[in-house]
Amino acid sequence: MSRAPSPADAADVQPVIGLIGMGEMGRLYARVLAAAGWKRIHVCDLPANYERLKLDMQETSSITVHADGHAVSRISDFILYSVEAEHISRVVAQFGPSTKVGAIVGGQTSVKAPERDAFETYLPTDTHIVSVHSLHGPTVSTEGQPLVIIAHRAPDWATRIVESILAPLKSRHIRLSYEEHDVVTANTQAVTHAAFLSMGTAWSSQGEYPWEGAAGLFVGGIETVKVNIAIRIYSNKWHVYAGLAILNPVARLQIAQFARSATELFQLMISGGEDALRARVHAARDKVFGPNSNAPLLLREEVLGQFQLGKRPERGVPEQAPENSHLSLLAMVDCWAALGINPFEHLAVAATPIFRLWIGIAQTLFHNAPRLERAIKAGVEDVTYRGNDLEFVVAARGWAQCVAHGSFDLYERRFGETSKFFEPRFEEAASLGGRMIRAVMEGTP
Ligand SMILES: NC(=O)C1=CN([C@@H]2O[C@H](COP(=O)(O)OP(=O)(O)OC[C@H]3O[C@@H](n4cnc5c(N)ncnc54)[C@H](OP(=O)(O)O)[C@@H]3O)[C@@H](O)[C@H]2O)C=CC1
Ligand SMILES: O=C(O)C(=O)Cc1ccc(O)cc1
Repeated sequence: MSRAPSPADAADVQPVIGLIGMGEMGRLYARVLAAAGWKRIHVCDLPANYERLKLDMQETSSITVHADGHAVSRISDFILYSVEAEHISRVVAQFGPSTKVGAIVGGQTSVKAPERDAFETYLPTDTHIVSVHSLHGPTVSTEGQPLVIIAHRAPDWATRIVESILAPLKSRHIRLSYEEHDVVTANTQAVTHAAFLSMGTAWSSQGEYPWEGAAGLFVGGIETVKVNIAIRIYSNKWHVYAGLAILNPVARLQIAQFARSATELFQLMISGGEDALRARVHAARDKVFGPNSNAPLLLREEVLGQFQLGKRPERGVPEQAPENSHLSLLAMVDCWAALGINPFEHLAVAATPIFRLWIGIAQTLFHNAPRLERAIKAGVEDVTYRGNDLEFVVAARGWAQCVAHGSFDLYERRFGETSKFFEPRFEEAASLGGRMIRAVMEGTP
Protein backbone atom coordinates (compact mmCIF):
# COMPACT_ATOMS: atom_id res chain seq x y z
CA MET A 1 0.00 0.00 0.00
CA SER A 2 1.52 3.33 -0.95
CA ARG A 3 -1.44 5.73 -1.25
CA ALA A 4 -2.21 7.78 1.88
CA PRO A 5 -5.30 6.08 3.32
CA SER A 6 -8.30 7.80 4.90
CA PRO A 7 -10.95 6.69 7.39
CA ALA A 8 -13.46 7.65 4.66
CA ASP A 9 -12.19 4.79 2.44
CA ALA A 10 -14.31 1.66 2.16
CA ALA A 11 -13.56 -0.74 5.00
CA ASP A 12 -12.05 -3.40 2.74
CA VAL A 13 -9.36 -1.05 1.41
CA GLN A 14 -8.48 0.51 4.74
CA PRO A 15 -5.14 -0.50 6.29
CA VAL A 16 -5.24 -3.07 9.04
CA ILE A 17 -4.01 -1.38 12.21
CA GLY A 18 -2.43 -3.60 14.88
CA LEU A 19 -1.98 -2.52 18.48
CA ILE A 20 0.14 -4.75 20.70
CA GLY A 21 -0.22 -3.75 24.36
CA MET A 22 -3.63 -2.43 25.40
CA GLY A 23 -2.74 -0.53 28.55
CA GLU A 24 -3.31 3.19 28.97
CA MET A 25 -1.68 4.32 25.72
CA GLY A 26 -2.82 1.40 23.54
CA ARG A 27 -6.41 2.00 24.65
CA LEU A 28 -6.14 5.73 24.04
CA TYR A 29 -5.02 5.11 20.45
CA ALA A 30 -7.65 2.39 19.88
CA ARG A 31 -10.41 4.68 21.13
CA VAL A 32 -9.41 7.72 19.06
CA LEU A 33 -8.68 5.77 15.87
CA ALA A 34 -11.93 3.78 16.07
CA ALA A 35 -13.95 6.93 16.75
CA ALA A 36 -12.42 8.55 13.64
CA GLY A 37 -13.65 5.74 11.39
CA TRP A 38 -10.73 3.34 11.08
CA LYS A 39 -12.59 0.06 10.82
CA ARG A 40 -9.93 -2.62 10.89
CA ILE A 41 -8.20 -2.32 14.24
CA HIS A 42 -6.72 -5.52 15.68
CA VAL A 43 -5.44 -5.51 19.22
CA CYS A 44 -4.00 -7.73 21.92
CA ASP A 45 -2.54 -7.56 25.40
CA LEU A 46 -1.00 -10.38 27.44
CA PRO A 47 -2.92 -13.66 26.98
CA ALA A 48 -3.92 -13.45 30.65
CA ASN A 49 -5.81 -10.22 29.86
CA TYR A 50 -7.58 -11.60 26.75
CA GLU A 51 -11.05 -12.24 28.20
CA ARG A 52 -11.18 -8.91 30.04
CA LEU A 53 -10.01 -7.03 26.96
CA LYS A 54 -12.68 -8.73 24.82
CA LEU A 55 -15.32 -7.62 27.30
CA ASP A 56 -13.96 -4.08 27.38
CA MET A 57 -13.94 -3.81 23.56
CA GLN A 58 -17.21 -5.61 22.82
CA GLU A 59 -19.11 -2.40 22.07
CA THR A 60 -16.70 -1.32 19.32
CA SER A 61 -17.22 -3.34 16.15
CA SER A 62 -14.13 -1.93 14.43
CA ILE A 63 -11.84 -3.39 17.13
CA THR A 64 -11.03 -7.11 17.09
CA VAL A 65 -9.28 -8.57 20.11
CA HIS A 66 -6.71 -11.37 19.67
CA ALA A 67 -5.09 -13.64 22.21
CA ASP A 68 -1.54 -12.60 21.38
CA GLY A 69 0.73 -10.52 19.15
CA HIS A 70 1.33 -13.27 16.56
CA ALA A 71 -2.23 -13.02 15.32
CA VAL A 72 -2.05 -9.21 15.26
CA SER A 73 1.36 -9.12 13.54
CA ARG A 74 0.47 -11.54 10.76
CA ILE A 75 -2.48 -9.51 9.46
CA SER A 76 -1.61 -5.88 10.19
CA ASP A 77 -0.23 -3.29 7.76
CA PHE A 78 0.78 -0.96 10.58
CA ILE A 79 1.73 -2.39 13.98
CA LEU A 80 2.29 -0.30 17.09
CA TYR A 81 3.89 -1.78 20.19
CA SER A 82 2.68 0.02 23.34
CA VAL A 83 4.34 -2.09 26.01
CA GLU A 84 6.72 -1.36 28.89
CA ALA A 85 10.11 -0.10 27.64
CA GLU A 86 11.77 -2.62 29.92
CA HIS A 87 10.02 -5.45 28.04
CA ILE A 88 10.15 -4.19 24.47
CA SER A 89 13.05 -6.44 23.49
CA ARG A 90 11.36 -9.58 24.80
CA VAL A 91 8.00 -8.72 23.22
CA VAL A 92 9.44 -7.85 19.78
CA ALA A 93 11.63 -10.98 19.91
CA GLN A 94 8.44 -12.96 20.43
CA PHE A 95 6.11 -11.38 17.83
CA GLY A 96 8.48 -9.59 15.44
CA PRO A 97 9.17 -12.65 13.30
CA SER A 98 5.39 -12.95 12.65
CA THR A 99 5.24 -9.45 11.11
CA LYS A 100 3.43 -9.37 7.75
CA VAL A 101 5.69 -8.85 4.72
CA GLY A 102 5.91 -5.13 3.91
CA ALA A 103 4.23 -4.00 7.13
CA ILE A 104 5.20 -0.78 8.90
CA VAL A 105 6.16 -1.20 12.56
CA GLY A 106 6.47 1.40 15.33
CA GLY A 107 6.55 1.64 19.09
CA GLN A 108 5.16 4.01 21.69
CA THR A 109 7.96 3.51 24.21
CA SER A 110 9.17 6.67 25.94
CA VAL A 111 12.83 5.79 25.39
CA LYS A 112 13.90 4.74 21.96
CA ALA A 113 17.36 3.15 22.25
CA PRO A 114 16.03 -0.27 23.40
CA GLU A 115 13.12 -0.11 20.95
CA ARG A 116 15.46 0.59 18.04
CA ASP A 117 17.70 -2.33 19.03
CA ALA A 118 14.70 -4.63 19.33
CA PHE A 119 13.29 -3.65 15.92
CA GLU A 120 16.63 -3.89 14.15
CA THR A 121 17.36 -7.25 15.74
CA TYR A 122 14.02 -9.03 15.50
CA LEU A 123 11.95 -7.53 12.67
CA PRO A 124 12.28 -9.21 9.28
CA THR A 125 14.21 -7.04 6.81
CA ASP A 126 11.20 -6.86 4.48
CA THR A 127 9.35 -4.64 6.97
CA HIS A 128 9.53 -0.87 7.54
CA ILE A 129 10.19 0.97 10.80
CA VAL A 130 8.34 4.23 11.51
CA SER A 131 8.12 4.85 15.22
CA VAL A 132 6.12 7.33 17.29
CA HIS A 133 5.89 8.88 20.74
CA SER A 134 2.97 10.92 22.03
CA LEU A 135 4.53 13.48 24.36
CA HIS A 136 1.73 13.51 26.90
CA GLY A 137 0.01 11.22 29.36
CA PRO A 138 -3.03 9.07 28.58
CA THR A 139 -5.58 11.35 30.26
CA VAL A 140 -4.64 14.48 28.32
CA SER A 141 -6.43 15.31 25.05
CA THR A 142 -4.18 14.33 22.13
CA GLU A 143 -5.24 17.43 20.22
CA GLY A 144 -2.42 19.91 19.62
CA GLN A 145 0.08 17.87 21.66
CA PRO A 146 3.48 16.96 20.19
CA LEU A 147 3.66 13.57 18.49
CA VAL A 148 7.18 12.52 17.56
CA ILE A 149 7.43 10.60 14.27
CA ILE A 150 10.64 8.67 13.65
CA ALA A 151 11.13 7.53 10.06
CA HIS A 152 13.93 5.10 10.73
CA ARG A 153 13.90 2.41 8.06
CA ALA A 154 11.19 3.42 5.69
CA PRO A 155 10.46 5.01 2.33
CA ASP A 156 8.70 8.35 2.52
CA TRP A 157 5.34 6.87 1.50
CA ALA A 158 5.40 4.60 4.57
CA THR A 159 5.92 7.58 6.88
CA ARG A 160 3.06 9.39 5.17
CA ILE A 161 0.80 6.38 5.73
CA VAL A 162 1.61 6.39 9.44
CA GLU A 163 0.90 10.12 9.58
CA SER A 164 -2.45 9.57 7.85
CA ILE A 165 -3.40 6.72 10.15
CA LEU A 166 -2.61 8.84 13.20
CA ALA A 167 -4.12 12.06 11.85
CA PRO A 168 -7.29 11.64 13.97
CA LEU A 169 -5.20 12.27 17.10
CA LYS A 170 -4.91 15.84 15.80
CA SER A 171 -1.47 16.03 17.38
CA ARG A 172 1.40 18.20 16.14
CA HIS A 173 3.80 15.96 14.23
CA ILE A 174 7.51 16.42 14.89
CA ARG A 175 9.98 14.43 12.86
CA LEU A 176 13.08 13.36 14.81
CA SER A 177 15.64 10.57 14.52
CA TYR A 178 15.82 7.88 17.19
CA GLU A 179 18.95 9.54 18.65
CA GLU A 180 17.51 13.05 18.64
CA HIS A 181 14.44 11.73 20.41
CA ASP A 182 16.41 10.33 23.33
CA VAL A 183 18.43 13.51 23.81
CA VAL A 184 15.32 15.70 23.74
CA THR A 185 13.33 13.51 26.13
CA ALA A 186 16.28 13.24 28.55
CA ASN A 187 16.41 17.05 28.63
CA THR A 188 12.68 17.59 28.91
CA GLN A 189 11.17 14.62 30.66
CA ALA A 190 13.70 12.60 32.61
CA VAL A 191 15.26 15.41 34.59
CA THR A 192 11.89 17.11 35.16
CA HIS A 193 10.46 13.88 36.55
CA ALA A 194 13.53 13.54 38.82
CA ALA A 195 12.64 16.91 40.35
CA PHE A 196 8.97 16.09 40.95
CA LEU A 197 9.73 12.56 42.16
CA SER A 198 12.19 14.06 44.66
CA MET A 199 9.63 16.59 45.91
CA GLY A 200 7.12 13.79 46.46
CA THR A 201 9.63 11.61 48.27
CA ALA A 202 10.69 14.54 50.47
CA TRP A 203 7.10 15.33 51.48
CA SER A 204 6.32 11.69 52.09
CA SER A 205 9.48 11.30 54.20
CA GLN A 206 8.26 14.20 56.31
CA GLY A 207 4.95 12.41 56.67
CA GLU A 208 2.84 15.47 55.98
CA TYR A 209 0.85 16.60 52.95
CA PRO A 210 2.53 19.85 51.99
CA TRP A 211 -0.72 21.76 51.65
CA GLU A 212 -1.77 20.67 55.12
CA GLY A 213 1.48 21.56 56.90
CA ALA A 214 1.13 23.06 60.36
CA ALA A 215 2.23 26.51 59.22
CA GLY A 216 0.24 26.36 55.96
CA LEU A 217 3.58 26.63 54.19
CA PHE A 218 2.73 25.44 50.74
CA VAL A 219 0.39 27.96 49.29
CA GLY A 220 0.34 30.02 46.13
CA GLY A 221 0.81 29.36 42.43
CA ILE A 222 4.30 27.91 42.34
CA GLU A 223 3.49 25.49 45.14
CA THR A 224 0.22 24.52 43.49
CA VAL A 225 2.08 23.36 40.41
CA LYS A 226 4.69 21.51 42.47
CA VAL A 227 2.09 19.60 44.45
CA ASN A 228 -0.36 18.84 41.63
CA ILE A 229 2.27 17.61 39.21
CA ALA A 230 4.18 15.57 41.78
CA ILE A 231 0.98 13.76 42.76
CA ARG A 232 -0.03 13.36 39.12
CA ILE A 233 3.27 11.62 38.40
CA TYR A 234 2.89 9.34 41.41
CA SER A 235 -0.61 8.37 40.24
CA ASN A 236 0.74 7.16 36.89
CA LYS A 237 2.51 3.81 36.28
CA TRP A 238 5.98 3.57 37.78
CA HIS A 239 7.42 1.71 34.78
CA VAL A 240 6.83 4.69 32.49
CA TYR A 241 9.20 6.87 34.54
CA ALA A 242 11.64 4.06 35.35
CA GLY A 243 11.99 3.13 31.69
CA LEU A 244 12.62 6.59 30.36
CA ALA A 245 15.16 7.37 33.08
CA ILE A 246 17.04 4.08 33.42
CA LEU A 247 17.15 3.00 29.78
CA ASN A 248 18.13 6.37 28.34
CA PRO A 249 21.90 6.76 28.78
CA VAL A 250 21.72 10.54 28.33
CA ALA A 251 19.06 10.81 31.06
CA ARG A 252 21.35 9.30 33.69
CA LEU A 253 23.83 12.13 33.27
CA GLN A 254 21.13 14.78 33.55
CA ILE A 255 19.60 13.23 36.66
CA ALA A 256 23.03 12.91 38.28
CA GLN A 257 23.70 16.60 37.56
CA PHE A 258 20.35 17.58 39.03
CA ALA A 259 21.22 15.79 42.30
CA ARG A 260 24.66 17.41 42.31
CA SER A 261 23.14 20.86 41.78
CA ALA A 262 20.66 20.35 44.64
CA THR A 263 23.42 19.14 46.97
CA GLU A 264 25.85 21.94 46.18
CA LEU A 265 23.23 24.68 46.51
CA PHE A 266 22.07 23.20 49.82
CA GLN A 267 25.67 23.10 51.06
CA LEU A 268 25.98 26.81 50.31
CA MET A 269 22.72 27.46 52.17
CA ILE A 270 23.69 25.66 55.36
CA SER A 271 27.23 26.99 55.41
CA GLY A 272 25.93 30.55 55.31
CA GLY A 273 27.53 31.17 51.94
CA GLU A 274 25.00 33.78 50.91
CA ASP A 275 27.25 35.64 48.48
CA ALA A 276 28.46 32.47 46.85
CA LEU A 277 24.89 31.17 46.62
CA ARG A 278 23.70 34.43 45.05
CA ALA A 279 26.58 34.44 42.56
CA ARG A 280 25.85 30.89 41.53
CA VAL A 281 22.09 31.37 41.21
CA HIS A 282 22.55 34.58 39.22
CA ALA A 283 25.10 32.97 36.90
CA ALA A 284 22.66 30.14 36.20
CA ARG A 285 19.81 32.63 35.70
CA ASP A 286 21.84 34.68 33.23
CA LYS A 287 22.85 31.61 31.26
CA VAL A 288 19.39 30.03 31.09
CA PHE A 289 17.06 33.03 31.11
CA GLY A 290 19.37 35.78 29.84
CA PRO A 291 18.94 35.03 26.14
CA ASN A 292 15.22 34.43 26.78
CA SER A 293 14.56 37.44 28.97
CA ASN A 294 11.98 38.74 26.48
CA ALA A 295 10.06 35.48 26.43
CA PRO A 296 6.50 36.07 27.61
CA LEU A 297 5.64 34.61 31.02
CA LEU A 298 4.15 31.17 30.57
CA LEU A 299 2.04 31.22 33.73
CA ARG A 300 -0.03 33.70 35.69
CA GLU A 301 0.30 32.82 39.31
CA GLU A 302 -3.03 34.08 40.52
CA VAL A 303 -4.84 31.82 38.05
CA LEU A 304 -2.94 28.79 39.31
CA GLY A 305 -4.34 29.48 42.78
CA GLN A 306 -7.69 28.10 41.54
CA PHE A 307 -6.17 24.67 41.30
CA GLN A 308 -4.94 24.42 44.84
CA LEU A 309 -5.48 21.16 46.70
CA GLY A 310 -7.21 21.33 50.05
CA LYS A 311 -8.52 24.61 51.38
CA ARG A 312 -7.64 27.83 49.62
CA PRO A 313 -6.61 30.78 51.72
CA GLU A 314 -9.27 33.51 51.67
CA ARG A 315 -7.19 36.00 49.73
CA GLY A 316 -4.26 34.69 47.65
CA VAL A 317 -0.97 34.02 49.38
CA PRO A 318 -1.23 34.82 53.11
CA GLU A 319 1.12 37.63 54.00
CA GLN A 320 2.64 35.78 56.88
CA ALA A 321 3.63 32.78 54.72
CA PRO A 322 7.36 32.30 55.19
CA GLU A 323 9.54 32.49 52.12
CA ASN A 324 10.51 29.24 50.47
CA SER A 325 14.08 28.70 49.31
CA HIS A 326 12.65 26.94 46.22
CA LEU A 327 15.63 24.64 46.25
CA SER A 328 14.07 22.39 43.60
CA LEU A 329 13.76 25.29 41.13
CA LEU A 330 17.19 26.72 41.94
CA ALA A 331 18.64 23.24 41.37
CA MET A 332 16.79 22.83 38.08
CA VAL A 333 18.06 26.07 36.63
CA ASP A 334 21.58 25.37 37.96
CA CYS A 335 21.39 21.94 36.30
CA TRP A 336 20.22 23.37 32.95
CA ALA A 337 23.08 25.88 33.12
CA ALA A 338 25.66 23.22 33.98
CA LEU A 339 24.50 20.99 31.11
CA GLY A 340 24.13 23.83 28.61
CA ILE A 341 20.44 23.06 28.12
CA ASN A 342 18.22 25.81 26.78
CA PRO A 343 14.75 24.73 27.95
CA PHE A 344 13.06 27.32 25.72
CA GLU A 345 14.38 25.56 22.62
CA HIS A 346 12.54 22.43 23.68
CA LEU A 347 9.47 24.39 24.63
CA ALA A 348 8.96 25.34 21.01
CA VAL A 349 9.44 21.81 19.72
CA ALA A 350 8.77 18.93 22.03
CA ALA A 351 7.52 20.08 25.40
CA THR A 352 5.21 17.83 27.39
CA PRO A 353 2.54 19.62 29.43
CA ILE A 354 4.51 18.88 32.60
CA PHE A 355 7.72 20.35 31.19
CA ARG A 356 5.81 23.47 30.12
CA LEU A 357 4.52 23.94 33.67
CA TRP A 358 7.96 23.30 35.11
CA ILE A 359 9.65 25.96 32.97
CA GLY A 360 6.68 28.18 33.75
CA ILE A 361 7.24 28.11 37.49
CA ALA A 362 11.03 28.42 37.10
CA GLN A 363 10.38 31.51 35.01
CA THR A 364 7.89 32.84 37.60
CA LEU A 365 10.65 32.74 40.20
CA PHE A 366 13.67 33.75 38.13
CA HIS A 367 12.02 36.64 36.26
CA ASN A 368 11.03 38.27 39.53
CA ALA A 369 14.27 39.68 40.99
CA PRO A 370 12.91 40.56 44.48
CA ARG A 371 11.32 37.14 44.78
CA LEU A 372 14.49 35.36 43.71
CA GLU A 373 16.41 37.42 46.25
CA ARG A 374 13.93 36.43 48.97
CA ALA A 375 14.40 32.78 48.03
CA ILE A 376 18.20 33.12 48.28
CA LYS A 377 17.92 34.83 51.67
CA ALA A 378 15.40 32.28 52.89
CA GLY A 379 17.75 29.49 51.86
CA VAL A 380 20.52 30.90 54.03
CA GLU A 381 18.69 32.57 56.90
CA ASP A 382 15.32 30.94 57.38
CA VAL A 383 15.15 27.46 58.82
CA THR A 384 11.41 26.96 58.19
CA TYR A 385 12.01 24.90 55.08
CA ARG A 386 15.39 23.50 55.98
CA GLY A 387 14.04 20.12 57.02
CA ASN A 388 12.19 19.80 53.75
CA ASP A 389 15.21 20.99 51.77
CA LEU A 390 17.34 18.36 53.49
CA GLU A 391 14.80 15.67 52.63
CA PHE A 392 14.75 16.97 49.06
CA VAL A 393 18.52 16.62 48.69
CA VAL A 394 18.46 13.12 50.15
CA ALA A 395 15.59 12.20 47.82
CA ALA A 396 17.28 13.66 44.72
CA ARG A 397 20.46 11.74 45.46
CA GLY A 398 18.50 8.58 46.14
CA TRP A 399 16.67 8.79 42.81
CA ALA A 400 19.91 9.57 40.98
CA GLN A 401 21.63 6.60 42.57
CA CYS A 402 18.74 4.31 41.76
CA VAL A 403 18.82 5.40 38.11
CA ALA A 404 22.64 5.22 37.93
CA HIS A 405 22.54 1.62 39.15
CA GLY A 406 19.79 0.83 36.66
CA SER A 407 17.66 -0.86 39.29
CA PHE A 408 14.04 -1.30 38.19
CA ASP A 409 13.27 -3.17 41.44
CA LEU A 410 14.48 -0.34 43.64
CA TYR A 411 12.77 2.22 41.42
CA GLU A 412 9.46 0.38 41.76
CA ARG A 413 9.83 0.17 45.54
CA ARG A 414 10.78 3.82 45.98
CA PHE A 415 7.97 4.89 43.69
CA GLY A 416 5.43 2.60 45.40
CA GLU A 417 6.24 3.86 48.89
CA THR A 418 5.72 7.50 48.00
CA SER A 419 2.77 6.71 45.78
CA LYS A 420 1.00 5.00 48.70
CA PHE A 421 1.42 8.16 50.78
CA PHE A 422 -0.37 10.29 48.18
CA GLU A 423 -2.91 7.70 47.04
CA PRO A 424 -5.85 9.01 49.12
CA ARG A 425 -5.55 12.29 47.22
CA PHE A 426 -5.09 10.92 43.68
CA GLU A 427 -8.65 11.53 42.60
CA GLU A 428 -8.71 15.13 43.73
CA ALA A 429 -5.24 15.81 42.29
CA ALA A 430 -6.06 14.15 38.95
CA SER A 431 -9.08 16.33 38.46
CA LEU A 432 -7.39 19.55 39.61
CA GLY A 433 -4.16 18.76 37.74
CA GLY A 434 -6.12 17.95 34.58
CA ARG A 435 -7.95 21.27 34.72
CA MET A 436 -4.71 23.10 35.48
CA ILE A 437 -2.97 21.52 32.47
CA ARG A 438 -5.93 22.34 30.21
CA ALA A 439 -5.89 25.95 31.38
CA VAL A 440 -2.15 26.24 30.72
CA MET A 441 -2.35 24.54 27.32
CA GLU A 442 -5.21 26.79 26.26
CA GLY A 443 -3.16 29.79 27.35
CA THR A 444 -5.73 31.03 29.83
CA PRO A 445 -3.39 31.74 32.74
N1 LIG B 1 1.57 6.51 30.36
C1 LIG B 1 2.14 7.54 29.77
O1 LIG B 1 2.04 8.68 30.24
C2 LIG B 1 2.88 7.33 28.49
C3 LIG B 1 3.49 6.12 28.21
N2 LIG B 1 4.22 5.96 27.07
C4 LIG B 1 4.89 4.69 26.78
O2 LIG B 1 3.94 3.82 26.21
C5 LIG B 1 4.20 2.47 26.59
C6 LIG B 1 2.95 1.92 27.27
O3 LIG B 1 2.67 2.70 28.41
P1 LIG B 1 1.27 2.61 29.15
O4 LIG B 1 0.21 2.29 28.18
O5 LIG B 1 1.16 3.83 30.00
O6 LIG B 1 1.57 1.37 30.10
P2 LIG B 1 0.56 0.21 30.54
O7 LIG B 1 1.26 -0.57 31.60
O8 LIG B 1 -0.76 0.81 30.87
O9 LIG B 1 0.41 -0.66 29.23
C7 LIG B 1 1.33 -1.62 28.75
C8 LIG B 1 0.52 -2.84 28.38
O10 LIG B 1 1.31 -3.76 27.64
C9 LIG B 1 0.95 -5.05 28.10
N3 LIG B 1 1.92 -6.04 27.71
C10 LIG B 1 3.09 -6.38 28.33
N4 LIG B 1 3.68 -7.39 27.66
C11 LIG B 1 2.88 -7.70 26.62
C12 LIG B 1 2.94 -8.69 25.60
N5 LIG B 1 3.93 -9.59 25.54
N6 LIG B 1 1.94 -8.73 24.69
C13 LIG B 1 0.91 -7.86 24.75
N7 LIG B 1 0.79 -6.92 25.72
C14 LIG B 1 1.76 -6.84 26.63
C15 LIG B 1 0.81 -4.86 29.60
O11 LIG B 1 0.16 -5.92 30.25
P3 LIG B 1 0.36 -6.10 31.87
O12 LIG B 1 0.01 -4.76 32.49
O13 LIG B 1 -0.59 -7.17 32.25
O14 LIG B 1 1.81 -6.39 32.07
C16 LIG B 1 0.00 -3.57 29.62
O15 LIG B 1 -1.39 -3.82 29.51
C17 LIG B 1 5.41 2.51 27.53
O16 LIG B 1 6.55 2.15 26.83
C18 LIG B 1 5.45 3.96 28.00
O17 LIG B 1 6.74 4.37 28.31
C19 LIG B 1 4.32 6.95 26.13
C20 LIG B 1 3.68 8.14 26.32
C21 LIG B 1 2.95 8.45 27.54
O1 LIG C 1 4.37 14.97 30.59
C1 LIG C 1 5.09 14.18 31.23
O2 LIG C 1 6.28 14.35 31.42
C2 LIG C 1 4.45 12.99 31.80
O3 LIG C 1 4.77 12.60 32.88
C3 LIG C 1 3.53 12.20 30.93
C4 LIG C 1 4.34 11.39 29.99
C5 LIG C 1 4.97 10.23 30.44
C6 LIG C 1 5.70 9.48 29.55
C7 LIG C 1 5.80 9.87 28.25
O4 LIG C 1 6.52 9.12 27.42
C8 LIG C 1 5.18 11.01 27.79
C9 LIG C 1 4.44 11.77 28.68
